[in-house]
Amino acid sequence: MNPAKICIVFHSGYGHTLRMAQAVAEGADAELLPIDADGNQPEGCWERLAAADAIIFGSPTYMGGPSWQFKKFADASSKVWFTQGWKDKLFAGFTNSATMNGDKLSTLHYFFTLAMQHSGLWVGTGMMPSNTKAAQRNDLNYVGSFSGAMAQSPSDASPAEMLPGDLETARQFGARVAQAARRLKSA
Ligand SMILES: Cc1cc2nc3c(=O)[nH]c(=O)nc-3n(C[C@H](O)[C@H](O)[C@H](O)COP(=O)(O)O)c2cc1C
Repeated sequence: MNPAKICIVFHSGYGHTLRMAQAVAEGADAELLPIDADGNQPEGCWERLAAADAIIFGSPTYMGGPSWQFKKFADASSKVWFTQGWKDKLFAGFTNSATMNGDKLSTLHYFFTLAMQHSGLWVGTGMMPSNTKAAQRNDLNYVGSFSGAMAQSPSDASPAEMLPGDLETARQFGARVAQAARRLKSA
């Protein structure tokens, strides 16, 4: 059993980031807290986040940043910020977009800044990129991110067509956050 509580708070417009969130959750043994199309959180979300040892943020990259629905959640978290209620929790983030680059790093940087405003501790992928001549698209961390997990889904691909390598990268990223949370909890 995982003694650390991990929550994934994320938005997905069309289901791709949802699949990624499910892969991260599988690796982290985490609870999914989906933000809906109106930018609202599920019942009990704030209580669950308050009790979490680690919070993982997720959003598609839309126009070079997180979706407005995620930003609505982030702005609402200012209430927690006033009391620094999430201080010293672990934070991490993931994103998915259509283009290989697509400015995904801007989304991860936004998540990082949000985590820092909450005085958290950031966990990256800790995964070497697959970037040799022999590299294959389904290798682990083919998209090549240290800051957080990235996936790329072609604009005409359904969520069911998301690449297994990106989903496995997301799963292993989740496992790393869980391992870090366990270590911190037992320290
Ligand atoms: C409003 C909007 C803006 C987008 N902006 C970007 C972008 O900046 N970079 C990119 O690579 N893809 C962009 N895309 C493509 C999405 O990131 C991609 O379709 C992604 O898989 C959607 O994830 P979702 O199914 O979880 O909503 C955009 C899509 C939409 C609808």
